[in-house]
Amino acid sequence: MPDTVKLTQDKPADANDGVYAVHNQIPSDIACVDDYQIYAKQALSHSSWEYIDGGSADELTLSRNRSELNKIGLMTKVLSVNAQPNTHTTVMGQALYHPMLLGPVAYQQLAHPLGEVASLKAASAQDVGYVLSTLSSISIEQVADNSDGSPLWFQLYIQPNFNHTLDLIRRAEKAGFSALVITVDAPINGLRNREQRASFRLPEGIFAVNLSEYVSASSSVHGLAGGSLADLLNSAPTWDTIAKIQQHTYLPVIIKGILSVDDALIAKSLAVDGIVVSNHGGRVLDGVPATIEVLGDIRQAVGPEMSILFDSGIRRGSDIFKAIALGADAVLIGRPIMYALATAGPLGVAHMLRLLKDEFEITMALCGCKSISDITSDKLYL
Ligand SMILES: Cc1cc2nc3c(=O)[nH]c(=O)nc-3n(C[C@H](O)[C@H](O)[C@H](O)COP(=O)(O)O)c2cc1C
Ligand SMILES: CCCCCCC(=O)C(=O)O
Repeated sequence: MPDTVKLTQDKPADANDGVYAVHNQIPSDIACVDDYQIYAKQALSHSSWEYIDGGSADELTLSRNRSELNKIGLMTKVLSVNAQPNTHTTVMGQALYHPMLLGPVAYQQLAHPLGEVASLKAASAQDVGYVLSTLSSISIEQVADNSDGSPLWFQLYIQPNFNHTLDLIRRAEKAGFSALVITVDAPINGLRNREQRASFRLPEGIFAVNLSEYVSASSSVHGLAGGSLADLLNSAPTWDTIAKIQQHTYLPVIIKGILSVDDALIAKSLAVDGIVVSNHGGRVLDGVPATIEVLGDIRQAVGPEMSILFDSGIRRGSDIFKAIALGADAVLIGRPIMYALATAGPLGVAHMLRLLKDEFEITMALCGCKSISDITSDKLYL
């Protein structure tokens, strides 16, 4: 960890806005990602907690993401691995030391004053790739300045004005990002009842800085252009918008938020470089299936060549193993970034990633997998 980063900042006695990590070191009773969730609830303000931790409506999909992963068993293979498993892989030609990246998560200064710079530095320290949200609280350029060569991708929320979308893409290209992850599953916000009950508003000073030239970024909860449902839907992107973007960038394009075979096949027909099988962590349309339920069919439909990333519900190294066994090339981590940032800043994120890496390697070894290509569905107990 470069020493230019102060690892954590103490929470002032009178602070209750949840923007300071409370621990200067990793609490000794944190042994897994879920333990970070418990600490984060104490560290964050109630409304930030509800925004970060919550899902949409009755949270059926949020809990289904976990319960369906938990239903999948593993099968041991004994006496077959006697060296540390090799976790190296490539996605769209980009080398990953581990089949995981930190996913795009907005407004990370809600959890720590160093926000996205803190999580990026932690990811780099653990040789883990990073996806920056359009709605980051620190700018594209400033985050990129802190990159040290691990894969750095930009998540794009398509803007109502296409010139603004193009400007974001140019900025990401110029700053050195190496892929564009276009999120398509949230043209409008989900019914976030927990946020509503807690009257969640972005605190003063935290806003979608990348959009401030285009809209009054602090004027709405999410920094996207405000407006009625009709206004938002009238400017919602379509597959034609994706095709148009492909003509305007040299970056590989990944579509985030695919749940059905039909949509995966449309993405394939457009020759996009990859998809993320995602339900946005159960934060948009409640009632859709868990991502692990649809992953296998999507892989079978698109064939072995297309890059598939996976997210929603990853909390254990064994979850990463299950996703790969069912067809993912790598996974994205969502809420755990914020849980770990809120608990212990960049140190917490680095530790959280270390826990996942260790769990993943242990799972590989005990299931008889020496390398990523050994992780196949016959290693699962279904
Ligand atoms: C607080 C928060 C903010 C998020 N912001 C974005 C975002 O800006 N762009 C995006 O594509 N996904 C966003 N997501 C969704 C994540 O990228 C990811 O799909 C989801 O969190 C995965 O589920 P998990 O939290 O169970 O790991 C956000 C998720 C959370 C929890
Ligand atoms: C209209 C969609 C707003 C999404 C805001 C950020 C995000 O993706 C999330 O909170 O989830």
